[in-house]
Amino acid sequence: MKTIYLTYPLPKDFQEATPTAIALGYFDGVHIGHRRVIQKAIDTARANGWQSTVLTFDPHPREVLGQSGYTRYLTPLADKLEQFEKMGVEKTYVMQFDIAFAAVYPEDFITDCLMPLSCRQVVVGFDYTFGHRGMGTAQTLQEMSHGRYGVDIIGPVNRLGEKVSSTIIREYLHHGDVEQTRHLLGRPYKVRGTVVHGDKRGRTIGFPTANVSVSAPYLIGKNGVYGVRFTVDQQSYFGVMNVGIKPTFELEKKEKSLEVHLFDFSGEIYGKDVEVELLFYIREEQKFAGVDALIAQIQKDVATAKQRFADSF
Ligand SMILES: Cc1cc2nc3c(=O)[nH]c(=O)nc-3n(C[C@H](O)[C@H](O)[C@H](O)COP(=O)(O)O)c2cc1C
Ligand SMILES: Nc1ncnc2c1ncn2[C@@H]1O[C@H](COP(=O)(O)OP(=O)(O)O)[C@@H](O)[C@H]1O
Repeated sequence: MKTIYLTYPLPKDFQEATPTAIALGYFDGVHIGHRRVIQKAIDTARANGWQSTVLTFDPHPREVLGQSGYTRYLTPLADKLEQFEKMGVEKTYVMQFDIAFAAVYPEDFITDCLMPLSCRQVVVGFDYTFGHRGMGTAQTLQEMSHGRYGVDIIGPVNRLGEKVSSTIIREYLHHGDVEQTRHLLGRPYKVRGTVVHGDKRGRTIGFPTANVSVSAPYLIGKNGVYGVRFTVDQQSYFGVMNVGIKPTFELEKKEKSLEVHLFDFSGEIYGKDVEVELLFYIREEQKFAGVDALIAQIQKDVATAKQRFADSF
């Protein structure tokens, strides 16, 4: 997949040579609702001999406009691009979202962006809005097309009677419900990072842990212990991950850490790039009276996790 970074306005002579079907959206999470929109663009492009493309934005409009809620992402840009590529999207345009772009009127967006991208079909979700104060809607795209492109509007994708949305997935993560998250994403929630040195306490208590420093601002949900799949050097292992501040040790730094104890593994992985998929939540992080109580609990966590892996993974 090709990725093209754009800023608004596009260069005067910018004109995409091949006609495109464009899935338009922010798409944080690339969840099952987003996938419908993107798949429609892929199918339309294939049927017509056009290029399948996504037009997305970075960073999130809320982050730029100073509204609360978006400094952390389900799929930071690199992960979003990975998901598009896996789906078979041929080209992604990443429009830099800044104050100037936020002020663009819908008709200007159409003339100055969609037209230079040779848009023949644009696909959006039914409640999509764009342009100055979100004035542009799916209907606006239709009204302003004047026969230049078609518009596909994808209806709501629901699960358990609720519209699938990035917001709802974020709430599930805040509650540690990575299993619901998995259903709504269509894949386990995954974070990427690098293994860094910790305090070397892990091995002394019999549970060495790979400390993962995340590579991008992921939304890490509820503190506590998770069952995870961990991938390093193309090899996957099951394990247990603690997310939190390790209250038992009353550390000066109250930073959230992610540490994974891997099953059936002994090796040196400092500095390696890794992926962690969050598969289920086991319990909340606790402050124990001493190290022995912590060790006893971790032994139970390991047993619980191994049972769950044996049952369903
Ligand atoms: C499965 C698991 C569960 C854990 N649960 C807790 C906990 O509830 N409370 C806590 O203070 N630390 C908990 N820890 C963190 C340990 O305190 C931590 O692994 C140890 O301090 C090693 O730190 P280090 O990697 O920086 O050396 C847990 C660790 C693991 C692997
Ligand atoms: N089963 C295992 N799970 C996690 N890390 C392991 C395991 N076996 C060996 N290691 C290695 O040991 C390191 C963790 O040891 P630990 O004493 O917890 O040190 P640190 O505090 O630096 O994480 C890991 O980063 C990894 O290189």
